[in-house]
Amino acid sequence: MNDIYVIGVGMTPFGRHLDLDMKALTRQAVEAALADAAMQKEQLEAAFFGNTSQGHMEGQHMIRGQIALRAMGIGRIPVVNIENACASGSSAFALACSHLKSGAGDVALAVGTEKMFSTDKARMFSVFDSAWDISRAQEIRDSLMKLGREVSVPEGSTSPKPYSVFMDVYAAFARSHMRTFGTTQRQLAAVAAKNHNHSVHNPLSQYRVAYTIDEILAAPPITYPLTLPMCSPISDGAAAAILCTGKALKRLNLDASRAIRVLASVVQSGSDRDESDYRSHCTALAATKAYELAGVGAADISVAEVHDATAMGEIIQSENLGFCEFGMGGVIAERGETSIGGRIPINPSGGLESKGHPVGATGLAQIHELVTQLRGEAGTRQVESARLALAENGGGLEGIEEAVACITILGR
Ligand SMILES: CC(=O)CC(=O)SCCNC(=O)CCNC(=O)[C@H](O)C(C)(C)COP(=O)(O)OP(=O)(O)OC[C@H]1O[C@@H](n2cnc3c(N)ncnc32)[C@H](O)[C@@H]1OP(=O)(O)O
Repeated sequence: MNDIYVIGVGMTPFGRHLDLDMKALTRQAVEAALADAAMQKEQLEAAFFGNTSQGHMEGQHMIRGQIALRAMGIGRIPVVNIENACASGSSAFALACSHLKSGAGDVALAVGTEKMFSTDKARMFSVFDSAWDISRAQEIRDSLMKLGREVSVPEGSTSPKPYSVFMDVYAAFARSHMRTFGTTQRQLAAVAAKNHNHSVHNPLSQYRVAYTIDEILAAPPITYPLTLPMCSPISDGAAAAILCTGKALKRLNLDASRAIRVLASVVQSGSDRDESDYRSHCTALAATKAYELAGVGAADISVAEVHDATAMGEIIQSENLGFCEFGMGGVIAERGETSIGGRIPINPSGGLESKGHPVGATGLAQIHELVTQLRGEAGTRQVESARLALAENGGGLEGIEEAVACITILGR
């Protein structure tokens, strides 16, 4: 992987963009990435487009990438559409890397765009219902609910309003973790407070409101033990990255001092496993592979963007990534080790919980943040001396773990 670079990144602010369609959001992110790379759109040689829900929300089932890119004058290049649930953006990034590695071209665009917000909430939340094998829905639900057994759910700790089915999934993961390792609701709140406090410094974040741990605990309940600011919101947005080979860096006279090297890009599916076999979690296996490819270990990582679809997601994944022992994910957040300035800063962007989660764009927004950090251009949220960065982005659900695990390691 040593000869692949990210030369430009761009993203829209994440949030509710009822006034902007897919084409407009895509254009904003791609134009920002082109400007960042000091490149022209005519220099793009291939594009990989991540999106999940437009078929459901806008009736545009097919060729979404070609339609969005052609509207901004990008055509006559290979364009491939990628749907890999909430990991679609990182999957687009991985395919752009493979394309360049194969020698098929020297410059590739990875872009993810998603429009999710709707005033029709039931329809909006139903988008998530097919992010697992619907023919096994009952079986999967049953095995998930068993995970949360033996933890009593306090009265009034579930919202009467509709919400995404994934919040029940993460609540079951959380209750299982509480039962097995003694993780507390306060530790979940520490993760969420940390991420919301980071987002105050990110102008592209959907929410930029600081919270104390007690304020997170006192927020409206969604499904025990999750309260509202522990959950990722519904978001619209787009994010893009331009990748190139070392050869193109020289040929196109691009600014090598701002190029960030891709050390590993891994995509892996999950499989059935025993609940207590943590080491076989698909993210843990994908991380091992990525560390091997990059020739580094967890202790070498300076900063990470981790898939906190809820605060519980960050706890599980920080353990799978080897940033702490299994069971210690909540403890390290409570100790401040995952805050900016801590031992292993996680989600300096604000994470999905605060920056937002327009699912097809999320993985590329993680890359946007890490490239900004590695260049030393993150302003008041800069992680000091950031040299190696890791992004973890998960998608869908099969059995008791994600259907897709994507790990990217970048270096300066
Ligand atoms: C493997 C994987 O992990 C794959 C995945 O990624 S799965 C995750 C996919 N994404 C999801 O499932 C989405 C989850 N989110 C939800 O279900 C809902 O957004 C929610 C339950 C968190 C909130 O829904 P809701 O109760 O209808 O809240 P909503 O009406 O949007 O907002 C209420 C208020 O809270 C605010 N708010 C919403 N989310 C917020 C957040 N994360 N942080 C701070 N404030 C938030 C809103 O701005 C709003 O404020 P105002 O009243 O001042 O306008």
